[in-house]
Amino acid sequence: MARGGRGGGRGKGRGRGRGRGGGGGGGRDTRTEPWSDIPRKNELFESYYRMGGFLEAAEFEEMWTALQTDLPNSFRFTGTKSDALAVREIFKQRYIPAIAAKKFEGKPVPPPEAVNAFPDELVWHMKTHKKVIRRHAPFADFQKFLVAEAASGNISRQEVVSMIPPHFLDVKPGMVVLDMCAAPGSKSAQLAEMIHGDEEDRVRRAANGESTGSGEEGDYSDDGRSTGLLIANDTDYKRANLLVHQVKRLNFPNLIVTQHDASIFPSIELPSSSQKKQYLKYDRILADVPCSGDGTARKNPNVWQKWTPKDGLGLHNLQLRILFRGLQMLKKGGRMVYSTCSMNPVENEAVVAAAMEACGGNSKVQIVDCSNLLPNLKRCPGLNVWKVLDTSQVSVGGEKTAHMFTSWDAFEKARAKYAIDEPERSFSTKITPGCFPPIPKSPEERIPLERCIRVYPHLQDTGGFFIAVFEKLDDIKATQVQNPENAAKAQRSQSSAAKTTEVTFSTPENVIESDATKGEAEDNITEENGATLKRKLDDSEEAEPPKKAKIGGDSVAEPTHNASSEQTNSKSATNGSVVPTGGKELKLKPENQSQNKEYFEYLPSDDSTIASITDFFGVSERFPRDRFMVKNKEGLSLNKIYYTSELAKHILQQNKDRGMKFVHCGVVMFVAHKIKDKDYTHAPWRLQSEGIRIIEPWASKRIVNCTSKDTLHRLIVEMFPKLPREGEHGLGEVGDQLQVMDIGCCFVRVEQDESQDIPFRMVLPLWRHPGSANLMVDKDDRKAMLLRLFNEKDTEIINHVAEKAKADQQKIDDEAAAEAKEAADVGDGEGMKEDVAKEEAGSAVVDMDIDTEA
Ligand SMILES: C[S@@+](CC[C@H](N)C(=O)[O-])C[C@H]1O[C@@H](n2cnc3c(N)ncnc32)[C@H](O)[C@@H]1O
Repeated sequence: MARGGRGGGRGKGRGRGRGRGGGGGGGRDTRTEPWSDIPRKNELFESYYRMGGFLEAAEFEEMWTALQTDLPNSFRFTGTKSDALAVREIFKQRYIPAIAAKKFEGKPVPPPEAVNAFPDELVWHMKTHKKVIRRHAPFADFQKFLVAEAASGNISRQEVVSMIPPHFLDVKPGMVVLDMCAAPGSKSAQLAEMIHGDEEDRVRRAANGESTGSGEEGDYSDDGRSTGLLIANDTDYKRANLLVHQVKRLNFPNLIVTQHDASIFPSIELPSSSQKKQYLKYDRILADVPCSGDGTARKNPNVWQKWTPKDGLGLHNLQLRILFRGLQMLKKGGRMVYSTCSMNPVENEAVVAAAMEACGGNSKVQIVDCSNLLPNLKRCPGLNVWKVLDTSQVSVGGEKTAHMFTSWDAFEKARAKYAIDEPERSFSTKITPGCFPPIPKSPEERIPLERCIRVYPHLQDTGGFFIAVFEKLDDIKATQVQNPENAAKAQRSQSSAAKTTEVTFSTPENVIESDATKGEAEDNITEENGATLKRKLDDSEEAEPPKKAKIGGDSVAEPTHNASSEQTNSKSATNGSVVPTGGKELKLKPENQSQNKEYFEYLPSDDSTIASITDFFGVSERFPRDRFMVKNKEGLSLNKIYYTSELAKHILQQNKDRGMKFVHCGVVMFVAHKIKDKDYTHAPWRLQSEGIRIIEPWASKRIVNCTSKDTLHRLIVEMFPKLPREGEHGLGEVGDQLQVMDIGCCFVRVEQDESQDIPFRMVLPLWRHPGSANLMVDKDDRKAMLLRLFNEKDTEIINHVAEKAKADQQKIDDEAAAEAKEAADVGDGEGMKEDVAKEEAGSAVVDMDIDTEA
């Protein structure tokens, strides 16, 4: 991933998303009080997890205690493995011993520790509170390093549990991957790294005429480049923008960002030589769905302040539809991961079971046993038995009563009873049969929910998380799709034998009424055994045929559980977007591309501008010329030229007017410079840090090798150091090479060199000016490089042009002031002189802008 030349302008994605985009307890943190003042207490929340039978009593106490403590800070080293390991080494050697030697308030501070659930010590967490790290001098260096490396994209500050799902997806370079709910993009970044693999080494080998390796390690058949693709999607406009901002930093040409409702994600058309339309199917899909987020209670006070069972109940149906749509779009043999940061089975195992039923069961889709993956990850098995909690109220503002149901039957009975006894009492309309444990017809049909993965906070000091991994065994045809209600109806005979219970307790006092079903409870205690528990349905209910929606090429049967009349025309509101689930035909509305946020116009392979640029840099004929595009209508203005992978190009072109909302694709590779001076006309294009590593292996001209760390230091510290055509200069071997080079942009190559402590290879863009040279790297990135490579944190960056411009400006001001004074003394010419001074000052500023490219 580290394509930006290691510190060479990877963009400034400093924003961070919060919450789970679900609108539940784990939604955006909008608190005004300090977090420490917020009581970590919520009786309903606690009662549900305490009474729900999720954990043995002693373990529950451990879990609950952990949930009430602050979450350790965590981060991971990002980029290609070799680069990530190199930055990790700097961190380990420089900062760990320094921190281990420090004390805070007289006590030793535990240094950051590698999280051993993940391989290669690439994930770390630190239990010391952020406040201590930020405010106390001994940690300042470490903090500076974290901030600089996060800004450069070498470190991602991500929650430990959030890093798990991509590891279970088992992505290989060359795979086509969809991240259905991707914003703010931390998992997309992991997926992109996996698709990318060790592409850069392979491309260099390919460019040198060596073998690129075998297909077993992934598909690098595009001359060493990974043929894979990541589509990162989010329905929410603002979050999709945040996602674009984050993924732009990856400089990954095999990436498209879309903005669609994942539950009706459109089928993407592929170019086809036959009459029959071809649609994209995915090797891997991640559905990290919007959820109540109650597993984030350690960092999110909203959970303590606002948790209600309705959060999870309200999201179940949307989660189910997203998972089901994902399973439909998955290739046969493909793998899908469903994850939430909620511990609530209604959002987890219930969704998994309902989606599998809707697909046709174990013969179509199987839950993968992942015990051999991330073997050091401490985990608990998924649940086969759970209870559903709801609160009811008799009148608005009246006291709420909480009810815990073990089966759909118990819920139906209670509802029927209350309808007579207390007609004003209403229950959530979101409770459906699918919220309850499934009813297997036979042992073969039992869904092995224990293969799902529950990560609780106390296991390895993290947040709470849920993961289920699926493999698709067979195509899911719309006609084969079973409506879960049909499936459950078939269990009617078994259901009469099932014992059920409803437990209610008033809130907030949390008084438990053991006999809430008014006379029936004692006999009706369910055997809490996964295999024998039955989900029961109302006998009188007519099964509805599966609802069909046409999305592009796929006929989609919707897995809805419309058990109650209120739900038959359900609309799921998520983040303000309303998702229709009715039986209408849903087609992509053909739209003109102008309605997209971005234009993507590919240049013809014989485009004269591309020909002149590739000629200038001596780019091999093997580097594809037909993947360059511009992002403006009709490709009229050639200002920035982007590069994309071949598959990304095919998709953008084929779906141009099909109403797809593509909001980002492409890595900027060349930018036109605006200097009008005749000296520059032969070299009117700048290489960009973002795309430089993609093209550099194929270039044979304009290459400068920087072999000394001292020269590199000077190039980083000084902007526009003087470089006369002849004679003395202070730029070492780089200066020697540049003295004989024409004006224009070039590649500076710095190879990894252990003897000089250069930990990784770098490629940086440099502009050769008539009398100077300048790395096209901005000040922040220069500072990050100084810290990373030279452990220098306070070195000032000298900008010779800005200093000269400042001095010139001062001179102009002084002269203008003197003239003005003189004019005032003689009493005329004031306005004219002011204009002259402004004009001159203006020209100085223009010069500075031109030169200060980075
Ligand atoms: C848990 S967050 C995803 C976090 C993300 N995977 C990451 O690792 O950075 C859930 C996301 O789902 C998005 N979302 C909510 N409803 C959606 C829908 N119907 N389709 C697609 N995305 C949706 C939200 O905007 C939110 O960004």
